[in-house]
Amino acid sequence: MDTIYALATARGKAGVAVIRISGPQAWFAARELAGTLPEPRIAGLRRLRLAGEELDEAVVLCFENGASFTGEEVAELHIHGAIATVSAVLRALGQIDGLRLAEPGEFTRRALENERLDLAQVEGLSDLIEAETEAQRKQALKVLSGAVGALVEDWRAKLIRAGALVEATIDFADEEVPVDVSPEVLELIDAVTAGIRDELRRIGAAERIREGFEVAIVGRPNAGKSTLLNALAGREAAITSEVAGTTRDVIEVRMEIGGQAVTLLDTAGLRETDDVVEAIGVERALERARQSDLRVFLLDGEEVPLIAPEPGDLVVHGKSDIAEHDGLNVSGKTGAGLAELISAIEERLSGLGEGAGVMTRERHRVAMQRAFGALESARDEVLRGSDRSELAAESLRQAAWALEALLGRVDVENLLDEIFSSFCIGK
Ligand SMILES: Nc1nc2c(ncn2[C@@H]2O[C@H](COP(=O)(O)OP(=O)(O)OP(=O)(O)O)[C@@H](O)[C@H]2O)c(=O)[nH]1
Ligand SMILES: [K+]
Ligand SMILES: [Mg+2]
Repeated sequence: MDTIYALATARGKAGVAVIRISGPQAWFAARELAGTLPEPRIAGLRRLRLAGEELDEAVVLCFENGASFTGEEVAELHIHGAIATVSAVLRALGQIDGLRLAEPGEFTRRALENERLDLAQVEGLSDLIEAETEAQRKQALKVLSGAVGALVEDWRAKLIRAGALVEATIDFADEEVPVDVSPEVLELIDAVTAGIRDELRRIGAAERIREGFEVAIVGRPNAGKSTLLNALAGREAAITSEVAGTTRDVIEVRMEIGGQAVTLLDTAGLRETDDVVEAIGVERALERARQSDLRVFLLDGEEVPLIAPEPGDLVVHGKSDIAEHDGLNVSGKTGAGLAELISAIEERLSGLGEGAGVMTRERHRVAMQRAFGALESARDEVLRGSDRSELAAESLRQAAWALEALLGRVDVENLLDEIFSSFCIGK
């Protein structure tokens, strides 16, 4: 096993930069530079030198084999975060025999191989590094701390118990089975099936938290949609004018509302039109509005939108500086009512995000669907009687296998490259 090293903190000037070394030679390499090492897990101040050349003054931190992030022997050099200092120390490490620069995600990959993290936790770590909003941070931390593993372990234990009960009846197939195990087996299968069904239902909300919610502003031409988008975004993202039909393309602005990642969409004013280009814009507006998680209908006076708001959509009266109506009133021009609008959006989104469980991505959905299908077969076989026990046992094994794959315990190789492609060097 190679000993690998890399800068673990971001590139560029900083107060402190951390270089991580992991593998059988990690302490040896750190000792080459630092002379002596502090006790494991105790920080020690050391001068780093190589071949008589002074490199930096650093805090050195060592972790024992089996008690580190990667599961291997690890040393961390906390050095001054100058670009030249980082380069000098990395260069010095490269001169030590048996050391090489880590590949992207390689530290985490070793943590997975050494079972310090399961595959879902690796995904959680990747999400945590990417997290930009409070909701994303909390969700990623929950996954990183092993919430998926805990849930799956519970399901797996039930399936193993069910499998053992079914297997016990196989030998009795031709005779009278002493006790009928099927009620308990069915109960176990149903408990897991219900748990999976529930998580499948909640995965959409978790995906929205990860990827962000789409909120579309829709309404008639000149209602003031683009002016409102600019006011919410705090910049002139969209062109506004007194000409009806100004906006044609869908304009996207990424922002955070109430701790949630949101893509706010400005769309073409909805009306019947003979203008070919505007008509394409109206088509796009309708399409994106349909796909959005939330629609904000901006009304101007007594106008009626081309499509009707649905339950859950927000209806807002614009240009409140000219006239006010019953309900929520805003003015993109003066900023009046914007805070209320943001709270209303926030409330809707927190409602949509509330249902999130611990499964967060398509890979989890696929694995759960596979397990779900196998459990349905197992249930059928159990109901058909004890002479079908072998088939029931096989289906239960398949369900358990699908759940193990979710944690990366089996069938993992083909997934790793894709998952680690989002990691960079030093992670
Ligand atoms: N008084 C007042 N005028 C506004 C307000 N918001 C927009 N306007 C004016 O209304 C006109 C249309 O504004 P836009 O923001 O371009 O309207 P839009 O809905 O994006 O229009 P289209 O893209 O053509 O569908 C412009 O002249 C704006 O200055 C507002 O809150 N108060
Ligand atoms: K306009
Ligand atoms: Mg517009």
